[in-house]
Amino acid sequence: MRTAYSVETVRTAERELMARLPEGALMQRAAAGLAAACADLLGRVYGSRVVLLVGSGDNGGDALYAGARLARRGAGVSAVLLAPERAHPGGLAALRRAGGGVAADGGAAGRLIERADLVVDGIVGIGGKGGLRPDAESLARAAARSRAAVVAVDLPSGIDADTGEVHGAALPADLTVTFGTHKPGLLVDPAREYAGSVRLVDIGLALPGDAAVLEALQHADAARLLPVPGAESDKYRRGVVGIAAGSARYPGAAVLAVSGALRGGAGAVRYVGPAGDAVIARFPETLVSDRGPKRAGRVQAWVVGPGAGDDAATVAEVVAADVPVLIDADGLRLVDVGAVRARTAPTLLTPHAGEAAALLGVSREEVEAARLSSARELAARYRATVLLKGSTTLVAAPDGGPVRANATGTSWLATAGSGDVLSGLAGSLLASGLPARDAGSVAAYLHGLAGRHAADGAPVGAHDVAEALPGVWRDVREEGRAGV
Ligand SMILES: NC(=O)C1=CN([C@@H]2O[C@H](COP(=O)(O)OP(=O)(O)OC[C@H]3O[C@@H](n4cnc5c(N)ncnc54)[C@H](OP(=O)(O)O)[C@@H]3O)[C@@H](O)[C@H]2O)[C@@H](O)CC1
Ligand SMILES: Nc1ncnc2c1ncn2[C@@H]1O[C@H](COP(=O)(O)OP(=O)(O)O)[C@@H](O)[C@H]1O
Ligand SMILES: [K+]
Repeated sequence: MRTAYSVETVRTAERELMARLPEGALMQRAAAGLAAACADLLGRVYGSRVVLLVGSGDNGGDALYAGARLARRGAGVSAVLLAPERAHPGGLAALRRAGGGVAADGGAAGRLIERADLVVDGIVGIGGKGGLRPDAESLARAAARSRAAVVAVDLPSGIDADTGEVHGAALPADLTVTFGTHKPGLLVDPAREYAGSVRLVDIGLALPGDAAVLEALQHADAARLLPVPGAESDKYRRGVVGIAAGSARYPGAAVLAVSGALRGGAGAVRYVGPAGDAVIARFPETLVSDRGPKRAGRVQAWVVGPGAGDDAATVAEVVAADVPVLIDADGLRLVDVGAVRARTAPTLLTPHAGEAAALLGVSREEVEAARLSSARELAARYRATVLLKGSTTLVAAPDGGPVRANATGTSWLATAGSGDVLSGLAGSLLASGLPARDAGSVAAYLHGLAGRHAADGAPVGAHDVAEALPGVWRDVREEGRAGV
């Protein structure tokens, strides 16, 4: 599991560790990890041209000490100091001793950046507030124009470490070298996009497990959660998932939700609604009923909403059931918030940003700019687990606890019906007994990987994603066991 901690928790752990170490030791650990990552990226350090963008805090100190290490290995290293009188004195002295220089003025800085192989962004780290200031912004623009690779120190400068929000300008990186732990902003869009790939350097921080604010599953975590039938299993013990979806206008949504549900671990899929013929034609193994959710027979979890049109009565009937319920798409528009809050069995809501915006009474852009707080706010309002879809999918539970972030997906998943496959898959995992947070996050994890495998760089339809699920499930189990 990758975990992310708030700046406040990082600061506390940092203070405790610093009290036990000689002065400066922590920054040396950070700088050593940073220099090693830069060297790996450069391939050949000797003769390379490196520019350090140095702010007035310790983030700049890390950059200066790492620059000194690269200079000792033969790189030509120049520092651009944003506030020369406040630049880290020890770091600056180390750089000078190692043969590094300092840009004389803005013009020189621009020319250095233009010719650089590598720009190290040490403008600001966890001490940052708001977007970049104008002087930093012009350096960021120069770095973006140059062909140099950009390595961010701890965080891309300008992003909000705790929320993943970006208020103003920020400097996009190819690689972010972060210290001690991930920060939430590295795992949540829009900030995540600025980070490029992320390398975590262990500097010995001791972080309390229960204080994590964000988690991201990895193969081993997903593998542990995947339901696997035992010798004594039968189809009912594995769980039956009910799908109340589709309409005369949108029969395909029913077919796609069933396609996800059949690949999600439940022993049987029951379909209720007007698209029974279309479902049976494609998936003859589905148990089809036209008698409404209440009289369809027992299920261990329901999915309601994909392609449901205006069928509010079915949504209300499903929400009244005393089993876990996943509400998606039209169901989110039709459902009564009071009825959801009154439920005692788990509820999982799966909106995309537009649907979440409608539920919160804000614009889509506002949700996209503040994904973490939007997911948490919705979870609190509906007293339900919320899976907010998008480039990073977030799963927030109503009782607080770490939000799960998923980044296995690909933008090829932005194709009609792929959300229906996800809802069937997550519903199936709910039926097999996973708690809502696990069902949602494992479903997003597998669905994202299936999107990647199916697309492999080319457009795909939602049914391709569903068909890729068994292969992905297999890979996750095998690689998870192998500790990948
Ligand atoms: N935690 C750990 O365990 C370890 C932490 N380490 C490192 O320390 C870093 C934190 O250092 P830090 O506390 O000195 O703050 P930092 O990020 O350099 O920023 C403060 C300065 O930035 C300025 N500034 C603010 N906002 C700005 C903006 N938008 N745009 C431009 N400038 C802005 C602000 O200026 P002021 O507001 O005072 O004018 C202030 O001077 C951390 O990220 C990691 O790299 C490692 O060395 C070892 C282990
Ligand atoms: N840019 C993107 N990157 C990664 N995944 C995406 C992106 N855009 C959409 N997705 C994923 O694709 C699916 C789309 O679901 P949804 O918006 O409900 O579509 P539909 O209603 O057509 O089924 C979600 O799982 C979402 O997370
Ligand atoms: K930085």
